[in-house]
Amino acid sequence: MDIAAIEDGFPADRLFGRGYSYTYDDVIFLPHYIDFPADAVDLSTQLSRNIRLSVPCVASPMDTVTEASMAVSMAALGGVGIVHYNNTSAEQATIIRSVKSRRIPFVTDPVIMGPSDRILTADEFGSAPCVLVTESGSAKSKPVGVVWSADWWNRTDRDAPLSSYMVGLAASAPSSYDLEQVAASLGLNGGKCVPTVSEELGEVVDLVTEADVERIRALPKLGVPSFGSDGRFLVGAAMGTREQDKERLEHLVRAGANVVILDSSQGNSIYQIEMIKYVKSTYPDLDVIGGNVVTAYQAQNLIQAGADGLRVGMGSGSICTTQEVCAVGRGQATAVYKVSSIAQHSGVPVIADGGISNSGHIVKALVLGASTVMMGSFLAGSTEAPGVYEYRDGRKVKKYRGMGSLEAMTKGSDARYLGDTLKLKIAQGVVGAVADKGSVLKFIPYTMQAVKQGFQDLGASSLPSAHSLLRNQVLRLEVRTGAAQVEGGVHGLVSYEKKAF
Ligand SMILES: NC(=O)C1=CN([C@@H]2O[C@H](COP(=O)(O)OP(=O)(O)OC[C@H]3O[C@@H](n4cnc5c(N)ncnc54)[C@H](O)[C@@H]3O)[C@@H](O)[C@H]2O)C=CC1
Ligand SMILES: O=c1[nH]c(=O)c2[nH+]cn([C@@H]3O[C@H](COP(=O)(O)O)[C@@H](O)[C@H]3O)c2[nH]1
Ligand SMILES: [K+]
Repeated sequence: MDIAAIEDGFPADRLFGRGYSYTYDDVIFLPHYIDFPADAVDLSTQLSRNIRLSVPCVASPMDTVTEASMAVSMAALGGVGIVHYNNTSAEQATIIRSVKSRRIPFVTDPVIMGPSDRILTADEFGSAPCVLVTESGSAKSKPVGVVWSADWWNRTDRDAPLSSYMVGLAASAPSSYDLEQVAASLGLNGGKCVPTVSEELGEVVDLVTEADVERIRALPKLGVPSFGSDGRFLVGAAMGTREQDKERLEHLVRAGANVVILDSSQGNSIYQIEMIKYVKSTYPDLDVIGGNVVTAYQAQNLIQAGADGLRVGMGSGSICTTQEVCAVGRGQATAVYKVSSIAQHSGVPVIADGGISNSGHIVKALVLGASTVMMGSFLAGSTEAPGVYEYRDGRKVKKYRGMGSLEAMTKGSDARYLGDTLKLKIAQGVVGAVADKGSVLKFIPYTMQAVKQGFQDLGASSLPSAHSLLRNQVLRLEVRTGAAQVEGGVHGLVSYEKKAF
């Protein structure tokens, strides 16, 4: 039947043109027509003009979200991590190099000691099952053995030098090996573990155990990994718009960053426009993503300056207080739709940044025009997020904080705000904690499967297909009243357990 004849719901341009600032929970898509299986949905996408991803997920440049471990796992999944810049440029470059030196989907951070060292307390193992022994006791020398914590516990003379009871290592594997290649090298050392070594950096990178290999093999299939033109894991870096950020940029490029994001709450500034032009004229082959923006006008200015991608969201983040403090921002569904509507004319991909707390939000962001979603809190409680787990009121949590929180600004003041030390600092974010979520290597594939099911309900088999169905007014939306939102959630039960997978 002719779809126009059964007019129902609102096309996006009418819904978002009514003077309301809507966010994801305010709106709901009406289902369309299914003529393909959910597994046929292709979520591959563009991060920026020249960077393709197989999974539309980006880890936010926040110091409680993205360092090497997160960036490696996101790239292995087919997404990307953007390394934060609340550190010195040398520290940020070291993180980028660490990502570039790996090919397995995780970071092991081995405890390394020398042959004459002694282990005096179990704490020295940290959370690792063993200690790696190298000739000089540093990462920059030849691995010679391992000491398993069980062996250490079983000894009567636990303070003996490690050389007297370590298990010798016959071989190591190049850190450019993928997991199956590393797994094959395990046999050379009796099957229990193998160090990986970067020939370029001349140092030990990881210590992979049999248990690591089994853990990864038991995971759902990861996406097609994201690689840069250098053939290494893709990784991005955040930077600012100050004069000293030009020097930072040089460090980042030398370390191998594949894309930079100019990190600001209000990107439509003379500082950012000049920095975009500087980046493009200095490194024409490097994609630069501008933002944040929430209006068509802001977007247009950054596109004209040469931005290869736009980051959208102001005040929508879980830790953000910008709308409260500054009275400026926009509901995230409206912001994503409005900016995407402009950016698509120039072929500039949009990142929907902030406010993602479930797979439904990801579907909404992508269908409303974004090419990727950037997440902070959704990834912050994972094993790959920086920081250690703590217990609060019996719950296992990790710290998560806004980059505009006083605590983050104080930490970064030397590196980021040189010369600003006399100014009054006003927080635009909070410090908090999020619950343990396990590994992103597990929950992102499940989340992507849920997103595919959402796309299937809408009859959209890919992101470009969803965008064109929305633009052509085939996909329809409605605003949900408060009661409809309650109805859309779990309700009326005395108790329940919510387990998605
Ligand atoms: N997405 C969001 O809603 C928000 C995000 N944030 C996050 O907090 C962090 C800090 O954000 P912002 O404070 O917006 O960072 P920012 O670096 O853009 O701005 C800090 C201050 O420096 C000024 N500035 C920047 N470049 C300059 C230059 N070359 N010369 C003189 N002044 C210059 C800006 O105008 C602003 O007053 C970022 O990580 C950002 O992502 C903060 C608030 C909201
Ligand atoms: O107003 C803000 N004050 C802050 O201190 C702050 N820190 C991060 N961000 C932004 O929030 C995004 C992450 O949001 P979610 O946790 O909701 O994913 C991030 O990706 C940022 O865009 C901030 N916004
Ligand atoms: K907020």
